[in-house]
Amino acid sequence: MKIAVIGTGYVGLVTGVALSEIGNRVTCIDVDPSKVEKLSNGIPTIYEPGLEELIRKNLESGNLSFTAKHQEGLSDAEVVYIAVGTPQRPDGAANLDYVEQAARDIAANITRNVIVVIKSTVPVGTNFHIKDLINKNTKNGIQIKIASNPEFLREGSAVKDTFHGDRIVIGTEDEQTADILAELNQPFGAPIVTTDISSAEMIKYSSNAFLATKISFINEIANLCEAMGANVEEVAKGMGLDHRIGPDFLKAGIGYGGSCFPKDTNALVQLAGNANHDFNLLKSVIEVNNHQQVLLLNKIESRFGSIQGKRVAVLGLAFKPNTDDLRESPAFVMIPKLCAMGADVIAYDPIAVSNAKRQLGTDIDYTEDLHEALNNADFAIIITDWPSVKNADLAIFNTLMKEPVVFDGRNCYALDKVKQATLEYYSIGRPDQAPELIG
Ligand SMILES: NC(=O)C1=CN([C@@H]2O[C@H](COP(=O)(O)OP(=O)(O)OC[C@H]3O[C@@H](n4cnc5c(N)ncnc54)[C@H](O)[C@@H]3O)[C@@H](O)[C@H]2O)C=CC1
Ligand SMILES: O=C(O)[C@H]1O[C@H](OP(=O)(O)OP(=O)(O)OC[C@H]2O[C@@H](n3ccc(=O)[nH]c3=O)[C@H](O)[C@@H]2O)[C@H](O)[C@@H](O)[C@@H]1O
Repeated sequence: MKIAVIGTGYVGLVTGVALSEIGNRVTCIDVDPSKVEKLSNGIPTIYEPGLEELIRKNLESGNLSFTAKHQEGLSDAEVVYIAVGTPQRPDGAANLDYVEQAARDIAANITRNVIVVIKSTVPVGTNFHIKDLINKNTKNGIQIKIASNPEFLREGSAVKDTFHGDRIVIGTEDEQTADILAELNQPFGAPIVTTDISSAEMIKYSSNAFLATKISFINEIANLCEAMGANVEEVAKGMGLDHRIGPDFLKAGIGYGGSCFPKDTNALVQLAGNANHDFNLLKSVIEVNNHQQVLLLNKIESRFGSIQGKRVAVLGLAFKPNTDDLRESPAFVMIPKLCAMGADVIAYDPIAVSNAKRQLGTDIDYTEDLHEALNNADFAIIITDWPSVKNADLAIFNTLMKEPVVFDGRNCYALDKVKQATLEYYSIGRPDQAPELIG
């Protein structure tokens, strides 16, 4: 099929590349000409394992192209995907400005009755609104069909998730559109759930809200474990073996970040409020997460009192490993607070440093070298469980730092290893290895 994808961010780029890989002719459109130029030359604009090879392969075969001109991609498309951002407004609601602009771009440039598929995460009712917006603005009486096809990929494993997903959700108003999209998606091999449009929109928010709930739940249990002398890792293992609970998303830590859980949980609370429903459970999930992100600061304050002038190695800037995405990363909550407390911060990340410099400025030091970060530091804080940090020889904390004091927001190390390495170690929901406990 001839497909146009509007937006080449994490979702649009991976979607467009994957649709070209399964044999469609795909034009990816982005308003940012610098992204288009890079992508047209086979250079990925995001860090995503496996993506570069697929971009290059499909550019070469002619199945994939990139453009900054909407008309080029839209004039002969049969199916058009909208995959632009839906960031959070100050009141928590989803900002639909980009989706509405994409709708106007579609209306101005299509030349036939296309199917418009909304992949962006949008509040219930948005698909109908966008359909009306397009149909009111098309030329020559063209009328589109609309479909909701929410995306469930995770950053850092986006390609794998696309080709080995758990399900594909397709919400439509009619069977014929559902059949066309089911056939288009069939090569991805995942079970296809066809449903009405509002339910499809709701499945996306409910899935993210549920996963965020699991994380906040285990973080609350972790905090209880600390108070009661239990170990949250053992508790999560024991819980997760029950197939009704499952082992995933039970990793306690510094709280969830990223471009979606924070904004989508807030958007669902707003959406519920609009329907006069007070979503208390989800409000608590958000509150627990906000608290979790600064929990380590309390531990740091009780250990040191003042940290004025202390050299702090912040290990990890990305909101999770294998991505250079910094959106809503706990690092961005912690670093300004550490600076306000007078600490001298050096931040380590293997791939996100240049992105971080643009956002955090140059008041702190940055490095892509773990050893340089630890060198002469008074204490270290682990924010992201990068393999380089997780698999590090624990001796480096002793050999490089002034004192081997580590606050671990990701529970990276087994407690017996920590003991062997004689670290002063504070983690989440586990019996801390304070000095008196160290052999
Ligand atoms: N990032 C993720 O892992 C996931 C994101 N989502 C959802 O997918 C949507 C997109 O998210 P991301 O890919 O992260 O966004 P992003 O912000 O990385 O990318 C959006 C892209 O759209 C482009 N754009 C904006 N308006 C445009 C227009 N009118 N025409 C052409 N290009 C335009 C921007 O220049 C940008 O490159 C959001 O609704 C998000 O909630 C869903 C699942 C996973
Ligand atoms: O809508 C979206 O954007 C996407 O949001 C998440 O994907 P993503 O944000 O890429 O990353 P996750 O792997 O889900 O992690 C999110 C955050 O939760 C944290 N997390 C995750 C799992 C866990 O057990 N504990 C935990 O603290 C991670 O460190 C990270 O900060 C969902 O997993 C995807 O299904 C969804 O498509």
